[in-house]
Amino acid sequence: MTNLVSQELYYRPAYKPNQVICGSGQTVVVTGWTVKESVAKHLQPYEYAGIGACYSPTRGISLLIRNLLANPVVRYLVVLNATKEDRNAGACTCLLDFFGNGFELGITDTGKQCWVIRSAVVGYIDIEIAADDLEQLRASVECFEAKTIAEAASQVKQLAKRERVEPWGEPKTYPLATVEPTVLPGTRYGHRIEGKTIAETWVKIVHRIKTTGTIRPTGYDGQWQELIDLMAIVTDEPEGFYFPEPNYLPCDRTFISEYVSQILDDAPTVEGVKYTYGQRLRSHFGLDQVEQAIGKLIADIDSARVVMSLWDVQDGEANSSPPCLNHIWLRVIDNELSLTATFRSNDMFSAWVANAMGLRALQQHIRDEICDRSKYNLQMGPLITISQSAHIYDDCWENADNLIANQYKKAFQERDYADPSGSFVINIQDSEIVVEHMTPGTGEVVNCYSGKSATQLCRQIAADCPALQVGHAMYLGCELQKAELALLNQHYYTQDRPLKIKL
Ligand SMILES: O=c1ccn([C@H]2C[C@H](O)[C@@H](COP(=O)(O)O)O2)c(=O)[nH]1
Repeated sequence: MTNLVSQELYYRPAYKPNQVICGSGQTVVVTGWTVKESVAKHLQPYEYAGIGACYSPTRGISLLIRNLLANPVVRYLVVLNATKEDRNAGACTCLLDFFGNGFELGITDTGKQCWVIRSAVVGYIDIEIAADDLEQLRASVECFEAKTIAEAASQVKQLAKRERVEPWGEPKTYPLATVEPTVLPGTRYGHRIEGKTIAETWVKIVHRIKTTGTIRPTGYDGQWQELIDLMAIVTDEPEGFYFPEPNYLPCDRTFISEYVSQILDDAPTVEGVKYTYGQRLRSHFGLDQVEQAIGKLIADIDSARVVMSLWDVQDGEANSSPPCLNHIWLRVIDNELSLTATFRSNDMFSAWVANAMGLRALQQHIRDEICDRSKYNLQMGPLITISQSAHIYDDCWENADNLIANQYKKAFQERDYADPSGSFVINIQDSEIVVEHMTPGTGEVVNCYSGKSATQLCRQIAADCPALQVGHAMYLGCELQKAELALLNQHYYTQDRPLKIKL
């Protein structure tokens, strides 16, 4: 049958064509969060037009609708709304609501005009698409919901038996607004970002990637802005999580309570559902790695061997869907339990906050279990994530810019002025600038510099203390220059005070 069908009848996605399995039928299958291949394997290409995922109601539905409008040959839509992830994301429900309830004029999070789907789930369609065309699409495409892979496959087979109908109109495409960010120069490999809470750290991460990340093609028909090896250190996330008011994070408490169980708890393997991190940790390798880690630390609290692995060497093989979170390492230092997690690939705008909260819940669980079962009364140490490809997808650039405009200044000011590299006291003594370097806590003097030239002193201090915080180093440069001017012109110099002219 397939050989008889001319290539012209094949579904041609105008957007993200490599993310869709194409056939020559009249039904598009939207698989939500279920792996599309697990549906495709039950079907023949003449039975469907296209099979593809839809993860997000604000980012995915609009592209899908553009593709449907470009392919009026499609007369049926089967929406597989099967998994917990689908319930959490709401994209399938929202898509069904577009066909069932329609849409109205509204605005996006970034304040742009758009069509908002009439649904309990927030979902957007680009304003560039004409409302009449959307109405015609709703009237011309029949929509079905399936709850299992088998149900979806059998529905598609039923529809394929129907007589082929004419396309409902002419193919239409619409302009797609794109934004090309300006990229500032910056280090390519290895970045350190620290914040007190996950929320604060996230704003700083988004700012760093958006300003200095390299623009590269993604594996998903688009672009992303990327930094390599970004280490984020969250020092003081409170138990139960900090959610800002109003909440500018890409997830809320309800989502996180569901998500935490995907990291903490084992889950049975289900066809079409990607691994869960809980399953990799608790059972995939034939033992419970979380229990093993707790046991190891109780037996040797100073151990540097407490590793949990999520990467399976089989993940390197084709056709698998390899986990993004690969490695977790625990360490107790000064009675504090720190957790370091390594991701091979991390969507820093949409996924990192949930990833970080899930890991923080795991860290809390391990701390609590150690305290319950042993003599150790550990404190929560920092949560550290190392994201090897730390990226922001192009369809989030505008939201990212908005976040930076609204939140970055505040997040930046939240830094405390106690540089762990120490502090410096500057005086003028015997016609020389004298700089004492002191420890941050008790103020013990650890080094002393003297000279007449601010530039020389700056060079020496920079060479000796390369980890000084940027703001601190700039402050020191200004103070030293003031001291040099005072020395030259015989003015009075007092650190942190304006120069006083000698009359
Ligand atoms: O816990 C997760 C799971 C997925 N991703 C993101 C990273 C990538 O953007 C994408 C996975 O794509 P692949 O690298 O698997 O193709 O999802 C995360 O950030 N965190």
